[in-house]
Amino acid sequence: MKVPILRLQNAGDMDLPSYMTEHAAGMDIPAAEDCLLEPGDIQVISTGFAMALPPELEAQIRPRSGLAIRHGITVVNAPGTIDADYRGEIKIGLINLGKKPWQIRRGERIAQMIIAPVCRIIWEETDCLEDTDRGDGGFGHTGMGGSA
Ligand SMILES: O=c1ccn([C@H]2C[C@H](O)[C@@H](COP(=O)(O)OP(=O)(O)OP(=O)(O)O)O2)c(=O)[nH]1
Ligand SMILES: [Mg+2]
Repeated sequence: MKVPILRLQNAGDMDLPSYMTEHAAGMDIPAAEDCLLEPGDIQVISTGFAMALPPELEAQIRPRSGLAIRHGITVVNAPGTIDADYRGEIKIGLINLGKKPWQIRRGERIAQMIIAPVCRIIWEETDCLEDTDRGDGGFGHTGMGGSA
């Protein structure tokens, strides 16, 4: 499926978000600006592009595992939600959960974007809900062990 993408002024000749392997689920997104993330910092980083998703799709901004697990650099609102009707610049909210400052350079791939289907519903208000085995048990209700 083709999706219109707009390169903004700050993107110049930067690479567009792209799939890095044949069956990658996410497109890696490069930063359009340098940014220094001190430990504990949250920064919103430009990507230099905007897009027009069709109404039946959303985009999710997720961390890159290597950055997150090795260095504590992760997406603070993961997964970030890009609505189909959003036409502004896609921005990436990063947080440094590590112990060292982390320098991001323009062009470095800082997060990934997954395109996903959207299901919208219509509420049907009711006085009672259909019974299930679980009922209202949650938050560890099924225990921690195996099935035995
Ligand atoms: O990581 C993100 C998350 C969101 N957005 C943009 C696209 C999205 O459509 C819009 C609103 O995001 P969201 O609904 O998550 O934020 P909100 O705090 O509810 O803002 P709003 O009141 O504008 O919906 O911000 C980004 O660029 N990056
Ligand atoms: Mg919102």
